[in-house]
Amino acid sequence: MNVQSEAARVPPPVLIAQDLCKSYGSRKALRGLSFSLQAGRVLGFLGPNGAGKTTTIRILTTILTPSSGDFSVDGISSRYPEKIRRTIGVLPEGLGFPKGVTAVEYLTYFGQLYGRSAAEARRIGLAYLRDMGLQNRADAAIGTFSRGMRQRLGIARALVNDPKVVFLDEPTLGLDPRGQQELLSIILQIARERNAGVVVCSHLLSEIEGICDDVIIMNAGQIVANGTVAEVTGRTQQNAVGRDTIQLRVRVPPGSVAQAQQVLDTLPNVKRVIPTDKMAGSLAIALAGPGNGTSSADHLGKNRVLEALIRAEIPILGFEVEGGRLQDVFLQLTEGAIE
Ligand SMILES: Nc1ncnc2c1ncn2[C@@H]1O[C@H](COP(=O)(O)OP(=O)(O)OP(=O)(O)O)[C@@H](O)[C@H]1O
Repeated sequence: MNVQSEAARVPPPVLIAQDLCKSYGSRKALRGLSFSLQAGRVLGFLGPNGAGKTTTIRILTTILTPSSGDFSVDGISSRYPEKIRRTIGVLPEGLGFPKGVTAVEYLTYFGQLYGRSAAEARRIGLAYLRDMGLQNRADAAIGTFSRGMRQRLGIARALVNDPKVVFLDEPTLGLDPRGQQELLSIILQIARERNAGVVVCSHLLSEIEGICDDVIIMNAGQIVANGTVAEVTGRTQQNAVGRDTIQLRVRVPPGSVAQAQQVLDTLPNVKRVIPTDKMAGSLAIALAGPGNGTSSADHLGKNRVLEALIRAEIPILGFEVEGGRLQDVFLQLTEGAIE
């Protein structure tokens, strides 16, 4: 397989941002943002308050113009915002709805805005309501909808023009755990079944971690991490503890902490064991290893720790690779963030 035909099989990204900058007066909100997203993938867009997420999303959805830089959606340049608007779908945070209108009337209206006949817009609206699990509420007034139902209706609205890229701002905010779960699987479906690129802004890192393929972490107007979730968490773990160390957290019954320390101290790949909270039975363990978090040597090293504890018949109540979670990476990379 030559390089050219290999490259020909990878379609161009559906969203490309190049060196986007935005200033509000003398305040630089974005300082040169470049990234891309492939169709069918979910991108988590993260950052502390004031990092520049809203500004970026507003630019990409053509509400704001950048001070410099450009972007494209499905090959359409940002020089043509009208055309871009026809290829994107947006669920803004805190979207308001007309209370007296029914769900299907609402979607029919938006379908017509995109040039469909009333009958066609209604047919498609009903299909989207079915996809969102709202088929039984099609003729109910939106005012009677729960927050989770309104969010699903908002997503249906964002899909009426069959967009290539969908932007979802805090889609699960204020939803109960079941509502959150349902919405997350809807987001995955949008990417996988409709082959759209999906950008999700959220502060709930554990849910982002569960559904995102890629992640961007912003801080003070710049991208500080960009890659697949595994790449971002793995790379940062390496930076945190050094190339040759893996950091683990293990929890055992408080009465077994001393014994666990003794057992682990004898293992050749263990550099040090520190009981961090004797009352809770927590131990921090530094392991020697390649430390990229994904090699088989790394995995074996972690297994040895578990194996030694199991052989000594010490109950393992918790086991975690430090720095291996998005939450750890986020905190590490956005340390000292203002606002
Ligand atoms: N209209 C505006 N005028 C002046 N400064 C602004 C304006 N909008 C945003 N900013 C500033 O630009 C920076 C980025 O703001 P932005 O709202 O994009 O951040 P964010 O990451 O979305 O934050 P949050 O998570 O709080 O929504 C902040 O310093 C903010 O104060």
